[in-house]
Amino acid sequence: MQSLRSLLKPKLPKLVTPQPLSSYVSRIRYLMKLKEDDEACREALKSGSLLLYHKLAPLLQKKEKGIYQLPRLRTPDVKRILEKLGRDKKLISEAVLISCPETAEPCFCLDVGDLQKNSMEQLCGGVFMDLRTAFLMLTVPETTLVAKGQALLRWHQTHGFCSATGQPTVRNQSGSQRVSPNSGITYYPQMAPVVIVLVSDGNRCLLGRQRSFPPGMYSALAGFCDLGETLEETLRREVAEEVGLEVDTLQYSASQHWPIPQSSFMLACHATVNPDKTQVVLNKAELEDARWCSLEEVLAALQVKYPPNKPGATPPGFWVPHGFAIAHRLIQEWADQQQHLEKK
Ligand SMILES: NC(=O)C1=CN([C@@H]2O[C@H](COP(=O)(O)OP(=O)(O)OC[C@H]3O[C@@H](n4cnc5c(N)ncnc54)[C@H](OP(=O)(O)O)[C@@H]3O)[C@@H](O)[C@H]2O)C=CC1
Ligand SMILES: [Mg+2]
Repeated sequence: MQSLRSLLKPKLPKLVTPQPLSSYVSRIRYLMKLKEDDEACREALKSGSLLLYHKLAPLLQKKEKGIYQLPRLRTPDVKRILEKLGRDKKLISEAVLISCPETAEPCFCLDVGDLQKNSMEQLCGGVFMDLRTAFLMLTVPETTLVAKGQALLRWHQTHGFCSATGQPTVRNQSGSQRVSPNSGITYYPQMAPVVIVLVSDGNRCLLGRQRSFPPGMYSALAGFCDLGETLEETLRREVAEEVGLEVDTLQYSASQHWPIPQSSFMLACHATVNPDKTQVVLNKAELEDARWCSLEEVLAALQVKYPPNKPGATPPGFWVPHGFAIAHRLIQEWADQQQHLEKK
């Protein structure tokens, strides 16, 4: 039974001291604010850093022989460059917010495709490079940033009109959305979901090659998700469509945004097929070839330097996509697992 004293004494709620937000949460909340608040975003742009692109080719700076970096020019520096070229500084306001990297100020991207490429390169002390070439020069965090910047710029360049009314759409300051004033439809940057899968029969893995791949390159199988499909359904359908096999089990591995040729959201999985039912029936419209590869062959392929040998030359055997592609990760994971099993 409760004492009279405890009944008379009102129970006060325990005071909870608010914990300071972690640096990650603070950064994410700040990014949210910049996306939603045009004025805050305009203010952030004044002192933020900019990745420059010329017709979607990112600007890279040479650090030393063969080593490049992604230069983050400050907004005032870019304004000065634009002034030198006699261009209106208002172009800066077309910059699109990419992210808030851990240690730095907000990072924006801007396409200066209307300006003379050579003059821009001279004034910025860098070169505009094709994105795939840039991927080979940069660190993984840099490739993620430069890919996102290009994807955002491409999306804005191709979504200037409302698909319902045909009227121009208007972007917010951060570039996180475009609105059609007439229809009221809001458009957001899009990615098409794609499943990429490395099929194994327990001892070997299946690699395929599309006609459009560079000579000698083989990769995991991939395919766009159809509307209404689950990841599992897409995976089973694509394997059946492309190589005529039925998947037994599947396991999710990782995901990646892939900007080429349009933004895809790559969902990477491992899958197994019955080792007694491995005969490939190739869909020639989709794949030029598919081959079952042993661990030794895969280890050799992973060693081939990218791009192999000289342009136009095909390396002996075959090779697999570079480490920046999620296909490489799947193939490496499979090889590691097989080596681990062999050691047991
Ligand atoms: N990061 C990585 O490691 C890898 C990334 N990828 C990427 O994955 C994507 C898909 O791979 P892929 O094997 O080509 O795909 P699919 O096997 O689905 O075949 C491609 C075909 O799908 C059609 N298509 C194009 N865009 C779409 C879309 N948004 N939705 C539905 N169908 C579409 C086109 O056919 P049609 O022209 O007849 O309409 C195209 O030729 C590619 O963009 C590729 O770059 C692929 C492998 C590795
Ligand atoms: Mg495919």
